[in-house]
Amino acid sequence: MTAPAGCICLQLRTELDAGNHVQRMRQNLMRGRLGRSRIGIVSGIVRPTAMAPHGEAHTVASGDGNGNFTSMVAEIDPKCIVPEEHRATEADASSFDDSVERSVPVIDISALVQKSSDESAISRVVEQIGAACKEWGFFQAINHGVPQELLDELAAAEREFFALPLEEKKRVNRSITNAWGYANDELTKRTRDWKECFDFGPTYYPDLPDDHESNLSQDGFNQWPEGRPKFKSVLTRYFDVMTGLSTKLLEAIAMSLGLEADYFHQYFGKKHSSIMRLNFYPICPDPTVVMGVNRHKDAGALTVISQDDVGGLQVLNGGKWIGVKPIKGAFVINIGDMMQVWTNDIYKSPVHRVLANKLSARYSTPYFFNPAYETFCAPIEACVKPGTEPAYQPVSWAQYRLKRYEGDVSDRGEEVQIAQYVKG
Ligand SMILES: O=C(O)CCC(=O)C(=O)O
Ligand SMILES: [Fe+2]
Repeated sequence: MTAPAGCICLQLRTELDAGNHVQRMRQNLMRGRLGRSRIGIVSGIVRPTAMAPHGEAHTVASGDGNGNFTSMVAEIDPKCIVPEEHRATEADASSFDDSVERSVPVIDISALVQKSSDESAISRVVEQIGAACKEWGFFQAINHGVPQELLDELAAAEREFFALPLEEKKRVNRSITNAWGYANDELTKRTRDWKECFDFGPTYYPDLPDDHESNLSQDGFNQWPEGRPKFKSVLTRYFDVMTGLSTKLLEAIAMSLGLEADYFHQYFGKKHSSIMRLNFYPICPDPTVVMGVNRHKDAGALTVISQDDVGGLQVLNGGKWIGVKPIKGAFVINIGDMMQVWTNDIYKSPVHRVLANKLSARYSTPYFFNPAYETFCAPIEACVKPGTEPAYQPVSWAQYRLKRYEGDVSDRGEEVQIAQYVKG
């Protein structure tokens, strides 16, 4: 399916924002289509010997679904080279082993998801979630009720997709005007990630075609690889399960702040703008100079990640990079920038990254639970200390997401960060 000439998002933005800043942003994005800047490489970096002389090619390995690769990575695009001060050192690259003294909390959430009648059991889960959000912004959830068979089906679908020939994946390539689909050139903090990904969002009216106007959001519309109905059905089923689980987690977070459980529901509902992403991190010839995903904070409310057993996801805590150890069947949860704003910094969106790996490819599946695009996020009154000012001005989620996507898809200068919304 081809994207209809980029007009749809413009039209939609016009409706949502009455031709204001966001529309101009979209137009800028479209202008930026003429080619990615090559100026982004910070001087003083060490160039890997494997770099292509022309410095442009990026050969991404394709898997056959069993961890074997149909092509090996031959070159590192200079755009992937992380500035020296943000690379993994030998010490922090090994921080996901058991010798680390502190680790991301693991929380049994069965009482929460089973709607236990034992209120004290629910309170204990809520308390642990609140403490984890405060100290880490991360936790792992076990006994979450999502069947292992669904996780296995998801893992198989993901491996099968990334094993497809590059031309086939490119048929559903995302673009400046449609954020949904395949990409192997995502930027994080102006550095190209060592990964391939596939993104999709909610289909508001599943009986209508994906590109029907009723199914469009500011992100565009879903694109699915042709002739692979199982891929779509497994992913959409998983998406719905993630929406349900995220809603419960958000209820726990609300309760941990002393709010009504359903406090955040008003911002989500049927028109939530969540994103599901399949990530494939190919084997990398030189993980000392590149990252699977460069350091970043997630933009939305919360993220629920399923990861395989390879490891490499790290969170910055107490000035140290700490690995999030893979636990079979567990979900890794982290909060995002909108939660930081709502809670007025009580829960901070954590900086995290994914290491590249020389020996094993890695697969992960984050589900980014995001509010509806009409949402303006502002500090919740109950989270602001009496007699003090809220730390943030209201943030238009639509604009924030759009600006972040601009940074993901093309190098147009500094990516938007939540610190820019601090009241000053
Ligand atoms: O691959 C992972 O475990 C996490 C990826 C991530 O942080 C992201 O896509 O925002
Ligand atoms: Fe992330």
